[in-house]
Amino acid sequence: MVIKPRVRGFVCVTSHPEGCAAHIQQQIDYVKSKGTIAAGPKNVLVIGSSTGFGLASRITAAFGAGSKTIGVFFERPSEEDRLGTAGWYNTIAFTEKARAEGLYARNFNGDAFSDEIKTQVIDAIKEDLGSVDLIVYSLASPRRTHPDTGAVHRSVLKPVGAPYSNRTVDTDRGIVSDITIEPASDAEIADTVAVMGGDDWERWINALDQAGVLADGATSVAYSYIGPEVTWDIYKNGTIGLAKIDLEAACKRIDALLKTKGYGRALVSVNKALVSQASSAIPVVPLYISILYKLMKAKGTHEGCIEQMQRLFATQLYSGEAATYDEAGRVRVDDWEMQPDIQAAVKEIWPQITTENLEELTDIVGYRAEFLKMFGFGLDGIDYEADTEPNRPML
Ligand SMILES: NC(=O)c1ccc[n+]([C@@H]2O[C@H](COP(=O)([O-])OP(=O)(O)OC[C@H]3O[C@@H](n4cnc5c(N)ncnc54)[C@H](O)[C@@H]3O)[C@@H](O)[C@H]2O)c1
Repeated sequence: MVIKPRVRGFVCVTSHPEGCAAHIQQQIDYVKSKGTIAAGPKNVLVIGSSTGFGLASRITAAFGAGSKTIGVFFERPSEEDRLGTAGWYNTIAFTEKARAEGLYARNFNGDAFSDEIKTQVIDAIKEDLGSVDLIVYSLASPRRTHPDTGAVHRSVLKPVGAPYSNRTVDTDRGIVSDITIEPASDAEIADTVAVMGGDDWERWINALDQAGVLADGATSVAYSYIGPEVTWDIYKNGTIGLAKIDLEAACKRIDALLKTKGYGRALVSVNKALVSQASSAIPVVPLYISILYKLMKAKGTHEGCIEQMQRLFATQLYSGEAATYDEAGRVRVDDWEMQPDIQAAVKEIWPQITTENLEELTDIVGYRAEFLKMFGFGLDGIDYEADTEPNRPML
């Protein structure tokens, strides 16, 4: 099959196995170029390991610290003449490359919110590793089937309390327009918190604890975002922001639990705004990211998922020294994004953006390239005219 990108709104419905493998290799090469993380974790569980920050965390742990990794993800498998999702191919490529270097890697494709997957993963830890000393929680999901009630909660990206109007961009067509988003109902807020809040993270840690597979001194980390005022109504103060407040509250309880186990710790890392399958679905944010990328590239401070996660592990989680926390007890690797000169420039450019000057004032071209790369397109050295086998078995 010759595989070409087919973009539908904010998703690309095709993905390229060799391209995804090349993308994985680029990330591995980057992590290796930064040297060994000597005090790194040994046995790592990554929940949400197939794309974005979770994938970058898994690559950093494996190729930066020689960690054994278990990955949990929810991807569409490939079939005869039918493509799998990018995360499917990413995981196959990661696993091949990890095992080629003698690194343990085991995968679970299924619903991380379910009790069933938790049990399967715990059994695997017991069988193969004994315990885990790092648990990365990096799920981004539009829905959750509650394991106790069977209710399906759907997350929404909406403001809270009042409608929100701002400029947004159709990243595929390059059209800038104004949108107004009506505020979420109380039920929508509760549903979003149920999906993207901290309940499931806490359930994972409690299940691991009760099974006796948390190593002494274990660390657990989850990811959050704050961003600039221009996005607050839709992000920080919106439904997703309320879910992140719930995540931070869970973090405090998980931290207290882990502290009783050989001085472990739980933390929330606030990461940079990045092109990901999750962020491309948020209104307004892709326009902000396009401006941000232009400014940060010009300043030489631009990072992608892998640079962010390598920096998080090497300078905060496993530097051999205490992590640096902000006033709310969070680790910040969004620090370069939030630098005052960058944010002042965003503020100045924001009201000037139109469809006509989009390419000149923003890095929409870089945004699109980054977006396609997530699906394995636009990678050097890949022949996109060549026939390729879509059906690849999970390893
Ligand atoms: N992208 C950003 O700009 C940004 C910035 C800061 C923080 N974050 C946070 O980082 C975290 C990860 O986001 P991302 O952008 O890397 O997302 P992503 O969409 O790239 O990755 C989500 C992962 O979750 C997995 N997943 C989704 N539902 C699942 C389920 N039911 N069971 C098992 N696995 C499931 C997917 O397979 C994938 O591995 C989120 O908490 C997000 O809020 C993102």
